[in-house]
Amino acid sequence: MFVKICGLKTPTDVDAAVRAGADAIGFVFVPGGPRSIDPESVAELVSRVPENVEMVGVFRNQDIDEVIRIARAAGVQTVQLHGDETLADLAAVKAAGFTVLRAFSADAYSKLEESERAAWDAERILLDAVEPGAGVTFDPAVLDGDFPPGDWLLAGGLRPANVAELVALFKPAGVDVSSGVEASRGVKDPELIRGFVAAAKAAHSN
Ligand SMILES: O=C(O)c1ccccc1N[C@@H]1O[C@H](COP(=O)(O)O)[C@@H](O)[C@H]1O
Repeated sequence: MFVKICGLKTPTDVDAAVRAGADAIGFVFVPGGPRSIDPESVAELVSRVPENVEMVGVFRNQDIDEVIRIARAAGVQTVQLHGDETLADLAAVKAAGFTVLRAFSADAYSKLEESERAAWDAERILLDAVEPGAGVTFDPAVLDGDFPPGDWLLAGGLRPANVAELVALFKPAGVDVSSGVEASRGVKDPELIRGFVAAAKAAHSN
């Protein structure tokens, strides 16, 4: 089970996620939120992250040239597009040398037109609730069993106590969490991070 811990802001957060065995860590470059961070601060955290841990920058409906500038300045390998970004945006981010993680609300994913769906399905997909980072799960009925074909990630309201149950239900290849490992909104709790990674790694999706 691939595990991403998102919304990290401090050296303590990064150390906790790495020590817990996270496969990826996320930094929110969407301005104005409780987890927002600037690229310069992330660049200072890079030396704490082993090479085998993927660093992901999270963006939502931002100018794509600015996305690429921020991702470069921060030193992340992967760009998570968490809004209404287009296939042209995808092409620009990939041409700049970044891996892409494409996040959709489950509802938006279920309503994609066939040709667009086929194009996005070739990418790594993350399915989330409608409001990202709100700690809310989504109703599996929205998808009607129609999950992405590849190694997709599940997000939205995951916590140490429910991740095993939700992995068994949705059968994703990986999970992504933010709110569920926080002591208060925007403040990570190392013990919850440890518990989440352990529970996710022990969960079975088949
Ligand atoms: O976490 C945020 O603040 C955020 C802001 C804007 C876009 C995405 C954001 N986070 C993503 O939301 C889910 C986690 O949600 P939850 O809090 O665990 O329910 C995850 O994909 C984050 O990358």
